[in-house]
Amino acid sequence: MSGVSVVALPMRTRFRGITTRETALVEGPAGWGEFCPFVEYDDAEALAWWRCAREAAHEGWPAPVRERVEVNTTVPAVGPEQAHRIVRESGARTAKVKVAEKGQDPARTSAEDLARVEAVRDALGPDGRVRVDANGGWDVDGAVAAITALARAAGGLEYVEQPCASVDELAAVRRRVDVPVAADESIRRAEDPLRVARAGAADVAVLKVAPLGGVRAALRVAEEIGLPCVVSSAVESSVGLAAGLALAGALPELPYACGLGTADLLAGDVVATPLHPVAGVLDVPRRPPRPDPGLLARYAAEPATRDWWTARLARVQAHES
Ligand SMILES: O=C(O)CCC(=O)C1=CC=C[C@@H](O)[C@@H]1C(=O)O
Ligand SMILES: [Mg+2]
Repeated sequence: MSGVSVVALPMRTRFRGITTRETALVEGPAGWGEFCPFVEYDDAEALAWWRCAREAAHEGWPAPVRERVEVNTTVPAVGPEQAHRIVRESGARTAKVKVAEKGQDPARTSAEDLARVEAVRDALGPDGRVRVDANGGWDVDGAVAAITALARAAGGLEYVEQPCASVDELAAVRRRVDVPVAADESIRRAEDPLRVARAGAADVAVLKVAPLGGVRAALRVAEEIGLPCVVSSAVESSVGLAAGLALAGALPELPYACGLGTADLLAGDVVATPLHPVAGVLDVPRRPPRPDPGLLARYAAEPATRDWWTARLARVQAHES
C-alpha cells in the first residue's frame, strides 16, 4: 500500500503493558496521519482510529483557539525513585500517576502505588497537581479505599481517572469519594460516549482524539457531553500526538493540563524534532510534523508486523467504503 509506513518504536519503560509501540503512518494531500489502535482492538473499534488518521492526512484540522497547551507528565507504574526523577526532569506542574497496575488485587491499595504518589508529591512540591489513573483496575469498595489512601499519601488528588471498569461502578464510587472522577475508557471505548455524563458518573471527560474518530468528532463529543474536558494521548508518535494537540488547541475551554507529554515515554520517534514538552508546555501545531525518512527506515517494523498492520488498515478502510 503506497504512502503507509509501519514502525515499531522503542519505549523508555513499560507502559500499558508494552515496551514497543507499533504504529502505521499514512501520507495524504493534507499531510501525515497516524493509525495506531492497540493491537488487541478489533477492526470495528479500529475504525475510529482510521478516521482520525484520514482527517489528518486528507482534510486537515480546524483552526485552534490557543497557541500553547499545558501538559502533565505521565508516571508509569515505576518505583518511587524513578517516579521522582520523571517528574523533576519534566518540569511539569501536574503529574498523572499510573496505579492499580494489571494483576494487582482489585480490592486493595498497593504499597507501591502509595510510595509512587508520595514520591511524585515530593517532586512536584505542595502547589503541584497529582492525578491517578487506575484503568478500571479496582472494584467499588477497593476504589473507595484506594482513593482515600492515595489522596492522603499524595497530599490531595486533582482527580482519579477510571477507578472502575463500568459506568455504574464509576457512579457508585463518585457518590462515596470527594475526589473528582474522570472517565476515560467509559468514553473512548463506549457504544455511547455520553452515557457516563447522563449517569452522573464523572466530573471530567478524558478525550483521546484517535479512538473518538478525529479532532472534529472529538469536539462534537466535548460539546455534547457537558463536562469539563482534558485531552490525553494514546502513546502515539509525534505525528499522532499532533492530532491530540490540535484537539486541545481547538477546544473552547481547557481547564486541565493535558496528557499529551507522552513523547517522553518513547525512546524513538519518527520526526526529527519529537514533541517533547518544555516546562510542561507544548505548542499547538497547525499541521502534523513530517516523518523523517531516515527515522522511518531506522524504526521500520519487521516484515510480518508490517504485513499485519497494512492488512488491518486495508480491512478497516474497506469498512468505510
Ligand atoms: O494521560 C496521560 O497522561 C498519558 C496517556 C495515558 O495515560 C494513556 C494512554 C493510552 C492508554 C492508557 O495507557 C493511558 C490512559 O488510560 O489514559
Ligand atoms: Mg486513562
